[in-house]
Amino acid sequence: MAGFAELGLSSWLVEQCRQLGLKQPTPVQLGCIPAILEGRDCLGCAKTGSGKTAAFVLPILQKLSEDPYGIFCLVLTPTRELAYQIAEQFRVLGKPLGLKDCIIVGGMDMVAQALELSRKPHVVIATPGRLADHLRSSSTFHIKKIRFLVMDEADRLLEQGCTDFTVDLEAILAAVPARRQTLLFSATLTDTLKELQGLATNQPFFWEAQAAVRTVEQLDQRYLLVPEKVKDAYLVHLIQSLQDEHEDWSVIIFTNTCKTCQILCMMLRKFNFPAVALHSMMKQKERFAALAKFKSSIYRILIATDVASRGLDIPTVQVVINHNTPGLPKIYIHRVGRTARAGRQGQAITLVTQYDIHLVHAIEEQIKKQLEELAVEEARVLQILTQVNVVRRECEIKLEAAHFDEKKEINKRKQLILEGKDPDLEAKRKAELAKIKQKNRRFKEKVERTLQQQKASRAGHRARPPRAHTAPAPTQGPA
Ligand SMILES: Nc1ncnc2c1ncn2[C@@H]1O[C@H](COP(=O)(O)OP(=O)(O)OP(=O)(O)O)[C@@H](O)[C@H]1O
Repeated sequence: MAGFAELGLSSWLVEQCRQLGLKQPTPVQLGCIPAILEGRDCLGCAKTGSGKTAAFVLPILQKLSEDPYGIFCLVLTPTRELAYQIAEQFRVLGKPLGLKDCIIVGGMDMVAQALELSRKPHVVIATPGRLADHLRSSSTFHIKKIRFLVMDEADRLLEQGCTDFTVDLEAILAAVPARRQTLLFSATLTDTLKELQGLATNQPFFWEAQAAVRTVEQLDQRYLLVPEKVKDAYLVHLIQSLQDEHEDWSVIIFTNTCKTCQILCMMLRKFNFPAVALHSMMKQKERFAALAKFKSSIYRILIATDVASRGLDIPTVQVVINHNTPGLPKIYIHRVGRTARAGRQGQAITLVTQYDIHLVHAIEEQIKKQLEELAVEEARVLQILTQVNVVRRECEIKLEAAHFDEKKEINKRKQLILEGKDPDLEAKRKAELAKIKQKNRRFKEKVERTLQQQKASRAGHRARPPRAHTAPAPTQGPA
């Protein structure tokens, strides 16, 4: 197998890789690095934890060393934490160059950022919103001469999720030169391939890992069918078992809202578990501190929203628990990809209620693998059920007293005003949109259910899960 030197990388970069313990290039690095060095645009799609970051960092550093100037490269990424992680890779691998990098993300001091930008760093790593703000408000820097534009988690940057980057991306794309090399990477590029191809037009090179299954082989993927009301008791039981059975353990729990994230964190702490939360309602400094403490194993449990589902590389994570079943298969792929990285083993456990079974089917169809049921000692869950529910309720009351919902609302309104929008008008528009979306979703679910029922009755058996499940009914314990 070719080493880093055979890919056309200079000896100093090969030495940097060696020092970092990167002995052999991974397949995505083997595939993409030569094409990038040739000057081609690149779309790289490879599984989570497969080394996509170094696949673009290494060739960019090589080109930078041949013709250094600032601002040479702009990297866009959807989350602030990821921006810091990518900057770290540039810094470590580019140390012999005396690389100057600059991180431009929301939640940090804008004046200090503007100053840094005016000093012409070689590489700018940014989230789109804050960079677009700088472009609109500052004349002390420009990005019209950049040589490389990288979009990491490119599909997320283009899709219109809860954070919509479209307007900011337009502003950024209008400010970068047409003559540039564009590098687009993600573990899930295919949905947005058409739009992405529109961005990468310079002899584009598309690299996709050939694999039967879209998640990594070393990942043990389980599901646990539980009634909604006993979910938290199962969660506490799972964490307790992890703590009892493993000395060195570390887990990320994904939730669907900031509020659930906060409540679960409070709840697990009441049970004396070393838990820390990460969500967008936290101040940026708190977010960084939480992540740092989790990375250094001061806390063994990170409870996070999808703000942590993409890109974060924390090798110690052994288990990912989905407290809610992700509504989209690609969110599942990224969430579970926080474990079993770079050839390590890992486990993903998804808590599934009876209303989410169709989501599990959609996930299985996409990843091309069936999740297996996790065996749990249900008697032990029953023992803690009442206590868990009481503690959860206490935490909810405490959070309500802290006006969590109102704070969230105020934050949202502030953000809208900053964006020059009318919060009331936006709320009305959003409500209408949500109504339409809900109607469409219900219709889609109904069609899917009918199709599944028809399929099942044709096959002569009930729809999955076929195995008898003995999860306690909600009435078995005080809710
Ligand atoms: N050639 C290599 N050999 C061994 N380890 C590597 C190699 N290249 C990268 N790694 C390591 O693999 C881990 C995962 O890499 P990286 O974060 O780039 O994954 P990714 O493909 O971007 O994942 P995701 O899709 O989750 O963002 C990192 O810890 C990185 O240092």
